[in-house]
Amino acid sequence: MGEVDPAFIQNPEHRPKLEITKAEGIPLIDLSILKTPDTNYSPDPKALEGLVKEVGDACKEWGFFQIINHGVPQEKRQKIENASRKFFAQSTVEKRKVRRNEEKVMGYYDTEHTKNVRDWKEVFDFTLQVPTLIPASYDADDKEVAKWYNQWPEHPSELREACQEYAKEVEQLAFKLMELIALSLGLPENRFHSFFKDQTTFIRINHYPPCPSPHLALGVGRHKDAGALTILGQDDVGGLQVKRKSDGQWIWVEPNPDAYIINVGDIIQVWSNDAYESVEHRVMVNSERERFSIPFFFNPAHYADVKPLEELTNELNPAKYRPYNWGKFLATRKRSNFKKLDVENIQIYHFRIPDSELAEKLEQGLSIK
Ligand SMILES: O=C(O)CCC(=O)C(=O)O
Ligand SMILES: [Fe+2]
Repeated sequence: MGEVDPAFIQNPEHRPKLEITKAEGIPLIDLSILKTPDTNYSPDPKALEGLVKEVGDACKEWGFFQIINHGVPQEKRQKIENASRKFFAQSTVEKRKVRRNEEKVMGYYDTEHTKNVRDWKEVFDFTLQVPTLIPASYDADDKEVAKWYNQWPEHPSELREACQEYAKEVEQLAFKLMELIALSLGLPENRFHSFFKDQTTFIRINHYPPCPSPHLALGVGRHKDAGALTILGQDDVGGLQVKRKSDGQWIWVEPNPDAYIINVGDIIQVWSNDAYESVEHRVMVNSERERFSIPFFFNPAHYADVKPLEELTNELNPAKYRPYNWGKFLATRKRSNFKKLDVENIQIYHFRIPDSELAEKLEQGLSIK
Protein backbone atom coordinates (compact mmCIF):
# COMPACT_ATOMS: atom_id res chain seq x y z
CA MET A 1 0.00 0.00 0.00
CA GLY A 2 2.01 2.96 -1.25
CA GLU A 3 0.39 6.17 -2.42
CA VAL A 4 -3.35 6.51 -2.34
CA ASP A 5 -5.01 4.68 -5.18
CA PRO A 6 -8.37 6.22 -6.23
CA ALA A 7 -10.11 3.05 -4.96
CA PHE A 8 -9.43 4.24 -1.38
CA ILE A 9 -10.80 7.75 -1.79
CA GLN A 10 -14.02 8.50 0.06
CA ASN A 11 -16.69 10.78 -1.41
CA PRO A 12 -16.23 14.31 0.01
CA GLU A 13 -19.17 14.01 2.44
CA HIS A 14 -17.63 10.91 4.04
CA ARG A 15 -14.05 12.17 4.39
CA PRO A 16 -12.89 12.57 7.96
CA LYS A 17 -12.11 15.96 9.48
CA LEU A 18 -8.60 15.78 10.84
CA GLU A 19 -9.44 18.05 13.77
CA ILE A 20 -11.25 15.53 15.92
CA THR A 21 -14.20 15.98 18.26
CA LYS A 22 -13.15 14.60 21.62
CA ALA A 23 -16.29 15.70 23.50
CA GLU A 24 -17.74 13.64 26.31
CA GLY A 25 -16.78 10.07 25.55
CA ILE A 26 -18.72 6.85 25.46
CA PRO A 27 -19.57 5.48 28.95
CA LEU A 28 -16.87 3.59 30.86
CA ILE A 29 -18.22 0.65 32.86
CA ASP A 30 -16.33 -1.26 35.54
CA LEU A 31 -17.12 -5.00 35.59
CA SER A 32 -15.09 -5.83 38.71
CA ILE A 33 -18.15 -6.96 40.69
CA LEU A 34 -18.53 -9.89 38.27
CA LYS A 35 -15.12 -11.32 39.11
CA THR A 36 -15.53 -14.71 40.72
CA PRO A 37 -13.10 -15.32 43.59
CA ASP A 38 -14.65 -18.77 44.07
CA THR A 39 -17.29 -20.90 42.35
CA ASN A 40 -20.03 -20.11 44.88
CA TYR A 41 -19.62 -16.41 44.43
CA SER A 42 -22.44 -14.27 43.17
CA PRO A 43 -22.31 -10.50 43.06
CA ASP A 44 -24.11 -8.32 45.57
CA PRO A 45 -27.66 -7.86 44.16
CA LYS A 46 -27.69 -4.09 44.65
CA ALA A 47 -24.33 -3.70 42.91
CA LEU A 48 -25.49 -5.97 40.08
CA GLU A 49 -28.66 -3.93 39.67
CA GLY A 50 -26.53 -0.78 39.36
CA LEU A 51 -24.29 -2.41 36.76
CA VAL A 52 -27.25 -3.67 34.72
CA LYS A 53 -28.69 -0.16 34.69
CA GLU A 54 -25.37 1.30 33.51
CA VAL A 55 -25.23 -1.24 30.68
CA GLY A 56 -28.86 -0.62 29.70
CA ASP A 57 -28.41 3.17 29.71
CA ALA A 58 -25.23 2.91 27.61
CA CYS A 59 -26.94 0.62 25.09
CA LYS A 60 -29.87 3.01 24.82
CA GLU A 61 -27.98 6.29 24.69
CA TRP A 62 -24.87 5.31 22.74
CA GLY A 63 -25.03 1.74 21.49
CA PHE A 64 -21.37 1.75 22.59
CA PHE A 65 -19.47 1.56 25.88
CA GLN A 66 -16.02 0.70 27.22
CA ILE A 67 -15.41 -1.87 29.94
CA ILE A 68 -12.57 -2.29 32.42
CA ASN A 69 -11.86 -5.13 34.86
CA HIS A 70 -13.37 -7.43 32.26
CA GLY A 71 -11.54 -10.58 33.30
CA VAL A 72 -9.55 -11.20 30.09
CA PRO A 73 -5.93 -11.68 31.22
CA GLN A 74 -3.61 -8.96 29.94
CA GLU A 75 -1.04 -11.62 29.10
CA LYS A 76 -3.36 -13.34 26.59
CA ARG A 77 -4.06 -10.06 24.93
CA GLN A 78 -0.37 -9.23 24.73
CA LYS A 79 0.35 -12.61 23.20
CA ILE A 80 -2.10 -12.24 20.32
CA GLU A 81 -0.98 -8.66 19.72
CA ASN A 82 2.69 -9.62 19.56
CA ALA A 83 2.05 -12.54 17.22
CA SER A 84 -0.15 -10.34 15.00
CA ARG A 85 2.56 -7.70 14.70
CA LYS A 86 4.97 -10.38 13.54
CA PHE A 87 2.47 -11.76 11.05
CA PHE A 88 1.69 -8.43 9.41
CA ALA A 89 5.37 -7.39 9.33
CA GLN A 90 6.02 -10.14 6.76
CA SER A 91 6.03 -9.66 3.00
CA THR A 92 2.75 -9.61 1.07
CA VAL A 93 3.82 -12.82 -0.67
CA GLU A 94 4.18 -14.55 2.68
CA LYS A 95 0.87 -13.23 3.99
CA ARG A 96 -1.01 -14.15 0.83
CA LYS A 97 -0.12 -17.80 1.40
CA VAL A 98 -3.13 -17.79 3.77
CA ARG A 99 -5.22 -15.46 1.63
CA ARG A 100 -8.95 -15.70 1.88
CA ASN A 101 -11.03 -16.55 -1.20
CA GLU A 102 -14.60 -17.53 -2.03
CA GLU A 103 -14.08 -21.05 -0.68
CA LYS A 104 -11.69 -20.37 2.16
CA VAL A 105 -13.44 -17.51 3.85
CA MET A 106 -11.03 -17.17 6.79
CA GLY A 107 -7.43 -15.95 6.63
CA TYR A 108 -5.55 -12.94 5.28
CA TYR A 109 -7.15 -10.26 3.14
CA ASP A 110 -5.99 -6.84 2.00
CA THR A 111 -8.62 -5.60 -0.41
CA GLU A 112 -11.75 -5.26 1.66
CA HIS A 113 -14.35 -2.68 0.71
CA THR A 114 -16.91 -1.01 2.96
CA LYS A 115 -19.78 0.59 1.05
CA ASN A 116 -17.83 0.05 -2.18
CA VAL A 117 -14.77 2.07 -1.15
CA ARG A 118 -11.57 0.23 -0.36
CA ASP A 119 -10.48 0.22 3.31
CA TRP A 120 -6.94 1.27 4.24
CA LYS A 121 -6.20 -1.93 6.14
CA GLU A 122 -5.25 -5.58 5.98
CA VAL A 123 -6.95 -8.24 8.09
CA PHE A 124 -6.60 -11.78 9.37
CA ASP A 125 -9.86 -13.60 10.21
CA PHE A 126 -10.43 -16.81 12.16
CA THR A 127 -13.54 -18.52 13.54
CA LEU A 128 -14.09 -19.90 17.02
CA GLN A 129 -15.86 -23.11 16.09
CA VAL A 130 -14.04 -25.40 13.75
CA PRO A 131 -15.65 -26.04 11.42
CA THR A 132 -18.22 -23.23 11.46
CA LEU A 133 -21.36 -24.22 9.60
CA ILE A 134 -22.78 -21.68 7.21
CA PRO A 135 -25.12 -21.79 4.17
CA ALA A 136 -23.20 -22.65 1.02
CA SER A 137 -24.78 -19.74 -0.86
CA TYR A 138 -26.93 -16.69 -0.32
CA ASP A 139 -29.70 -18.20 -2.45
CA ALA A 140 -32.68 -18.72 -0.10
CA ASP A 141 -33.70 -21.97 -1.85
CA ASP A 142 -30.27 -23.57 -1.60
CA LYS A 143 -30.27 -25.66 1.59
CA GLU A 144 -26.66 -26.82 1.28
CA VAL A 145 -24.45 -26.07 4.27
CA ALA A 146 -20.74 -25.34 3.90
CA LYS A 147 -17.96 -25.57 6.47
CA TRP A 148 -15.51 -22.85 7.31
CA TYR A 149 -12.06 -23.87 8.45
CA ASN A 150 -9.25 -21.64 9.58
CA GLN A 151 -6.03 -21.08 7.65
CA TRP A 152 -3.00 -20.71 9.91
CA PRO A 153 0.26 -19.24 8.63
CA GLU A 154 3.54 -21.03 9.02
CA HIS A 155 5.05 -17.84 10.48
CA PRO A 156 4.85 -16.84 13.20
CA SER A 157 4.10 -20.34 14.43
CA GLU A 158 2.73 -19.03 17.75
CA LEU A 159 -0.12 -17.12 16.09
CA ARG A 160 -2.45 -20.11 16.10
CA GLU A 161 -2.17 -20.83 19.82
CA ALA A 162 -2.31 -17.14 20.72
CA CYS A 163 -5.54 -16.75 18.72
CA GLN A 164 -7.18 -19.84 20.16
CA GLU A 165 -6.36 -18.95 23.76
CA TYR A 166 -7.51 -15.39 23.28
CA ALA A 167 -10.78 -16.51 21.68
CA LYS A 168 -11.66 -18.68 24.69
CA GLU A 169 -11.22 -15.81 27.11
CA VAL A 170 -13.20 -13.30 25.09
CA GLU A 171 -15.97 -15.82 24.49
CA GLN A 172 -16.58 -16.05 28.25
CA LEU A 173 -16.74 -12.29 28.42
CA ALA A 174 -19.20 -12.24 25.51
CA PHE A 175 -21.60 -14.55 27.37
CA LYS A 176 -21.32 -12.40 30.50
CA LEU A 177 -22.13 -9.29 28.50
CA MET A 178 -25.14 -10.95 26.88
CA GLU A 179 -26.36 -11.81 30.39
CA LEU A 180 -26.09 -8.19 31.47
CA ILE A 181 -27.87 -7.07 28.32
CA ALA A 182 -30.64 -9.64 28.85
CA LEU A 183 -31.16 -8.44 32.44
CA SER A 184 -31.19 -4.83 31.26
CA LEU A 185 -34.08 -5.69 28.92
CA GLY A 186 -35.99 -7.35 31.77
CA LEU A 187 -35.26 -10.86 30.46
CA PRO A 188 -33.83 -13.92 32.27
CA GLU A 189 -30.04 -13.70 32.24
CA ASN A 190 -29.57 -16.78 30.06
CA ARG A 191 -32.21 -15.71 27.51
CA PHE A 192 -29.70 -15.35 24.67
CA HIS A 193 -27.44 -18.33 25.38
CA SER A 194 -29.12 -20.91 23.15
CA PHE A 195 -28.74 -18.70 20.06
CA PHE A 196 -24.97 -19.12 20.32
CA LYS A 197 -24.91 -22.91 20.56
CA ASP A 198 -23.52 -23.36 17.05
CA GLN A 199 -22.17 -19.85 16.85
CA THR A 200 -20.69 -18.32 13.73
CA THR A 201 -18.50 -15.96 15.77
CA PHE A 202 -15.24 -14.86 14.21
CA ILE A 203 -12.33 -12.72 15.28
CA ARG A 204 -10.65 -10.24 12.98
CA ILE A 205 -7.19 -8.84 13.47
CA ASN A 206 -7.05 -5.43 11.80
CA HIS A 207 -3.77 -3.82 10.79
CA TYR A 208 -3.97 -0.22 9.61
CA PRO A 209 -0.65 0.88 8.07
CA PRO A 210 0.25 4.60 8.11
CA CYS A 211 -1.59 6.36 5.29
CA PRO A 212 -0.16 9.27 3.26
CA SER A 213 -3.64 10.80 2.82
CA PRO A 214 -5.64 10.33 6.03
CA HIS A 215 -7.98 13.14 4.97
CA LEU A 216 -9.14 11.16 1.90
CA ALA A 217 -9.21 7.52 2.99
CA LEU A 218 -10.59 5.57 5.95
CA GLY A 219 -9.30 2.46 7.74
CA VAL A 220 -12.86 1.19 7.73
CA GLY A 221 -15.62 3.19 6.12
CA ARG A 222 -18.81 4.03 8.02
CA HIS A 223 -20.78 0.90 8.85
CA LYS A 224 -22.79 -0.91 11.52
CA ASP A 225 -21.79 -4.36 12.77
CA ALA A 226 -24.19 -6.99 11.49
CA GLY A 227 -23.82 -9.53 14.32
CA ALA A 228 -25.13 -9.53 17.89
CA LEU A 229 -22.31 -7.88 19.83
CA THR A 230 -18.75 -6.72 19.13
CA ILE A 231 -15.92 -6.78 21.68
CA LEU A 232 -13.09 -4.65 20.34
CA GLY A 233 -9.57 -4.45 21.70
CA GLN A 234 -7.46 -1.63 20.32
CA ASP A 235 -3.92 -0.44 20.91
CA ASP A 236 -2.92 3.04 22.10
CA VAL A 237 -3.03 4.78 18.69
CA GLY A 238 -6.73 5.54 18.33
CA GLY A 239 -8.80 6.10 15.22
CA LEU A 240 -12.23 4.68 16.00
CA GLN A 241 -15.06 7.18 15.71
CA VAL A 242 -18.65 6.62 16.75
CA LYS A 243 -21.62 8.52 15.35
CA ARG A 244 -23.25 10.09 18.39
CA LYS A 245 -26.97 9.30 18.43
CA SER A 246 -27.98 12.65 19.92
CA ASP A 247 -26.59 14.84 17.10
CA GLY A 248 -24.94 12.66 14.44
CA GLN A 249 -21.43 14.02 15.24
CA TRP A 250 -18.46 11.70 14.76
CA ILE A 251 -16.95 11.23 18.24
CA TRP A 252 -13.38 10.06 18.73
CA VAL A 253 -13.02 7.08 21.09
CA GLU A 254 -10.07 7.71 23.39
CA PRO A 255 -7.87 4.59 23.18
CA ASN A 256 -7.40 2.61 26.39
CA PRO A 257 -5.41 -0.59 25.82
CA ASP A 258 -6.68 -2.01 29.14
CA ALA A 259 -10.32 -1.62 28.17
CA TYR A 260 -12.61 -3.22 25.62
CA ILE A 261 -15.06 -1.32 23.49
CA ILE A 262 -18.44 -2.98 23.28
CA ASN A 263 -21.05 -2.24 20.71
CA VAL A 264 -24.55 -3.42 20.07
CA GLY A 265 -24.82 -5.05 16.65
CA ASP A 266 -27.78 -5.21 14.27
CA ILE A 267 -29.07 -8.47 15.77
CA ILE A 268 -29.51 -6.99 19.24
CA GLN A 269 -31.30 -4.08 17.60
CA VAL A 270 -33.77 -6.52 16.05
CA TRP A 271 -34.08 -8.79 19.12
CA SER A 272 -34.80 -5.72 21.27
CA ASN A 273 -37.25 -4.32 18.69
CA ASP A 274 -35.20 -1.09 18.46
CA ALA A 275 -34.92 -0.54 22.24
CA TYR A 276 -31.16 -0.69 21.59
CA GLU A 277 -29.72 0.48 18.29
CA SER A 278 -26.68 -0.60 16.37
CA VAL A 279 -24.69 2.58 15.80
CA GLU A 280 -22.57 3.65 12.86
CA HIS A 281 -18.82 3.83 13.34
CA ARG A 282 -15.70 4.20 11.20
CA VAL A 283 -11.93 4.19 11.54
CA MET A 284 -9.61 7.09 10.77
CA VAL A 285 -6.03 6.41 9.80
CA ASN A 286 -2.99 8.64 10.28
CA SER A 287 0.20 9.32 8.40
CA GLU A 288 2.62 8.37 11.16
CA ARG A 289 1.67 5.34 13.20
CA GLU A 290 0.33 1.94 12.25
CA ARG A 291 -2.59 0.73 14.34
CA PHE A 292 -3.88 -2.68 15.43
CA SER A 293 -7.35 -3.60 16.60
CA ILE A 294 -9.01 -6.95 17.30
CA PRO A 295 -12.80 -7.13 17.07
CA PHE A 296 -14.58 -10.28 18.29
CA PHE A 297 -17.88 -10.55 16.38
CA PHE A 298 -20.28 -12.55 18.55
CA ASN A 299 -22.68 -14.16 16.09
CA PRO A 300 -25.46 -16.73 16.53
CA ALA A 301 -25.86 -20.07 14.74
CA HIS A 302 -26.45 -19.90 11.01
CA TYR A 303 -29.95 -21.38 11.44
CA ALA A 304 -31.05 -18.61 13.83
CA ASP A 305 -34.09 -16.75 12.58
CA VAL A 306 -33.55 -13.22 13.77
CA LYS A 307 -36.71 -11.41 14.87
CA PRO A 308 -37.94 -9.22 17.73
CA LEU A 309 -38.28 -11.28 20.93
CA GLU A 310 -41.88 -12.02 21.82
CA GLU A 311 -41.39 -10.84 25.40
CA LEU A 312 -40.40 -7.42 24.08
CA THR A 313 -43.33 -6.91 21.75
CA ASN A 314 -47.08 -6.57 22.30
CA GLU A 315 -50.02 -5.01 20.51
CA LEU A 316 -48.89 -1.55 21.54
CA ASN A 317 -45.31 -2.24 20.52
CA PRO A 318 -45.62 -4.54 17.51
CA ALA A 319 -42.60 -6.30 16.01
CA LYS A 320 -40.79 -3.82 13.76
CA TYR A 321 -38.95 -6.47 11.69
CA ARG A 322 -39.83 -9.49 9.63
CA PRO A 323 -37.75 -12.54 10.59
CA TYR A 324 -34.60 -13.16 8.58
CA ASN A 325 -32.20 -16.07 8.53
CA TRP A 326 -28.80 -15.13 9.95
CA GLY A 327 -26.82 -17.60 7.83
CA LYS A 328 -28.26 -16.32 4.56
CA PHE A 329 -27.70 -12.74 5.70
CA LEU A 330 -24.05 -13.48 6.48
CA ALA A 331 -23.54 -15.41 3.24
CA THR A 332 -24.89 -12.43 1.30
CA ARG A 333 -22.52 -10.08 3.14
CA LYS A 334 -19.51 -12.33 2.56
CA ARG A 335 -20.25 -12.49 -1.13
CA SER A 336 -20.26 -8.74 -1.56
CA ASN A 337 -17.06 -8.40 0.46
CA PHE A 338 -15.23 -10.02 -2.40
CA LYS A 339 -16.58 -8.05 -5.25
CA LYS A 340 -16.84 -4.35 -5.36
CA LEU A 341 -20.55 -4.35 -6.05
CA ASP A 342 -22.30 -1.27 -7.26
CA VAL A 343 -25.38 -2.09 -5.22
CA GLU A 344 -25.83 -1.57 -1.51
CA ASN A 345 -25.08 -4.46 0.81
CA ILE A 346 -27.90 -6.31 2.58
CA GLN A 347 -29.04 -4.35 5.68
CA ILE A 348 -31.53 -4.99 8.50
CA TYR A 349 -33.75 -2.15 7.33
CA HIS A 350 -34.56 -4.30 4.31
CA PHE A 351 -36.54 -6.41 6.82
CA ARG A 352 -38.14 -3.47 8.60
CA ILE A 353 -41.92 -3.33 8.52
CA PRO A 354 -43.00 -0.01 6.96
CA ASP A 355 -44.23 2.65 9.41
CA SER A 356 -47.64 2.77 7.70
CA GLU A 357 -48.14 -0.94 8.37
CA LEU A 358 -46.96 -0.55 11.96
CA ALA A 359 -49.41 2.33 12.49
CA GLU A 360 -52.22 0.13 11.23
CA LYS A 361 -51.25 -2.67 13.63
CA LEU A 362 -51.07 -0.19 16.46
CA GLU A 363 -54.56 1.09 15.69
CA GLN A 364 -55.87 -2.46 15.70
CA GLY A 365 -54.08 -3.03 19.02
CA LEU A 366 -55.66 0.08 20.51
CA SER A 367 -59.15 -0.83 19.32
CA ILE A 368 -58.84 -4.24 21.02
CA LYS A 369 -58.06 -2.49 24.33
O1 LIG B 1 -10.57 -0.86 14.29
C1 LIG B 1 -11.54 -0.44 14.89
O2 LIG B 1 -11.44 0.35 15.84
C2 LIG B 1 -12.94 -0.85 14.52
C3 LIG B 1 -13.03 -1.87 13.43
C4 LIG B 1 -14.43 -2.15 13.04
O3 LIG B 1 -15.33 -1.39 13.27
C5 LIG B 1 -14.75 -3.42 12.35
O4 LIG B 1 -13.81 -4.15 11.96
O5 LIG B 1 -15.96 -3.71 12.21
FE1 LIG C 1 -17.29 -2.34 13.10
